[in-house]
Amino acid sequence: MSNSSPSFMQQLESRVQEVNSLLCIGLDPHPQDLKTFAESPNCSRQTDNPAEIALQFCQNLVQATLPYAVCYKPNAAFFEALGEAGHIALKQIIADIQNHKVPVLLDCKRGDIGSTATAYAQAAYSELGADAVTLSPLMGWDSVAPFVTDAYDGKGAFLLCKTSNPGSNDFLALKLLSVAADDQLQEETLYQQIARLVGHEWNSKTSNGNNNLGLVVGATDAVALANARKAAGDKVWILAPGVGAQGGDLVTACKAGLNSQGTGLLVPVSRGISRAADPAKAAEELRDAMRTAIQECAKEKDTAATSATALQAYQKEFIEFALEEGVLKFGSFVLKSGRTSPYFFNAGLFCSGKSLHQLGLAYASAIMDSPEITTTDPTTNKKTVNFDVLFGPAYKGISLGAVVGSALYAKYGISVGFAYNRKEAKDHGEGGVLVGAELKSQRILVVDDVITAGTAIRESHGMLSKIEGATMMGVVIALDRAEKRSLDDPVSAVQAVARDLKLPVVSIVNLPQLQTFLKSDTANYGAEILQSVSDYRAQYGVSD
Ligand SMILES: O=c1ccn([C@@H]2O[C@H](COP(=O)(O)O)[C@@H](O)[C@H]2O)c(=O)[nH]1
Repeated sequence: MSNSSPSFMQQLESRVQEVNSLLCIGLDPHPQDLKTFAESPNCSRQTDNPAEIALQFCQNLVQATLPYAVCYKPNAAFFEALGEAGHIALKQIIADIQNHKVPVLLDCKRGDIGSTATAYAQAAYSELGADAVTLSPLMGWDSVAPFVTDAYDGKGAFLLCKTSNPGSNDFLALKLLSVAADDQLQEETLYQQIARLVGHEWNSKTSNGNNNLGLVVGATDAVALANARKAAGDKVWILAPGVGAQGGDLVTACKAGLNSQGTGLLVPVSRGISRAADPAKAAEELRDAMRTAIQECAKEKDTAATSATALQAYQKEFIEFALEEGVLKFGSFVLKSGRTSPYFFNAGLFCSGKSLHQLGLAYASAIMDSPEITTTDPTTNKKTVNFDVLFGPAYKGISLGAVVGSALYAKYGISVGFAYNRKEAKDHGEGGVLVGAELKSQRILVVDDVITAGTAIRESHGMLSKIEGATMMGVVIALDRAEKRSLDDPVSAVQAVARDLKLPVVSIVNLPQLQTFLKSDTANYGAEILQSVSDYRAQYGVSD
């Protein structure tokens, strides 16, 4: 493929726009289907040759489903089983489909050492003319690379991640230990590791760093689909087989596997269409169900976004008193990152009895408002907190932990322990670096003001994980700036901590809520401040 030709993934994107569908039609000429087809009036060829019948079976399906298909997925097995004539039929159907300017994904699930993989790639791309293939990644990068090198610039490869069959749990769902960013051991399934590796490492090694790798995750396991999407990120295309004959639910699969833009998912259906009384109608219905699922996802996202930016009374009060105390300022501030920010937050200026009291109450409200760190009894509606001890990392966290603990008791009657660390170990008395409540076998919530690089929180996590039976339950902070760490790294410091430590990070307010506050009171704060905060968020803010 020349540099100017669109890659397979780009062709998918254009075709999704063109037909407003996510449907991939599987072309699987099962022997029993060929027998029925040969005897039906739909088969016009007078032949006993199963390969010729298979070709016409597929051609008829293509003809009937073209307006709904993003791409076609012939499975090599059914053609290979028909010998040399099957090979010719497969090559023919691939060319026929491409004549309609629709891409072809050959389902051949190859996986071998590099030199053999090179021959497989040649067979799939040069000999058969496929635009993309399915592969097993279990022999590693060198078994995948020959399919996505510059020699095959733009060809796509979908790697088996969590397949649709029940046996996929035998290996792909096994839990493995790996080392996370904070050097802690983390547990992850094999399929999540495949998804993460493809999304965050392998894709950038494909021809022109073009994102030429996708994943195969069965529509039969919505949890795995959602986990794989989360691990791989938004850019990776997921092929989700299993709708129809294998029992996967289309709408559930779409909701679990779509990316945040409502795309990135390809749903292949083979028998569910080929065995339908009217394949064209079946394809149209599937396409329509996908459109509905996409719309529902967008609506759910909007509702979530609206409630995420809506302001609770305690949040509005918090912003107001932070402004009164000079903790929050609007203007032009050059941050450590070099960015010029239209606002600045300095929690060190909460330095009066009154403001510390109010600050404690705001943290306590944020904690009680968070379903991630509280539990509500469904019968009494009474809330309890999911931690026993507040831990404030030195230095700022020490005073914060104290005022939050006191406010939780004063406002909600909830008394939890309080502990903190010293930066310098004491060499007299009880010694050590930890002070305050017992942490052994306790559930701990870490309190801090903001997360900039996340170092203090990661250090706390490291420290607490060495204490027998101690479990860190989450983090609560005052302000989440919700901005990308860098333009190449589209997650915020808070999202990175939550992702790496697999913990909820709750904030009293975040950047989108600050924007909501300004929108609600332009009379007081002026349209200019709102504009500069909105521009800053548009440039540096994280998407979610
Ligand atoms: O995990 C996987 C990977 C591939 N397949 C293939 O997809 C089709 C599914 O056919 P249906 O008739 O729609 O069930 C078939 O070619 C499989 O080999 C899969 O099902 N699951």
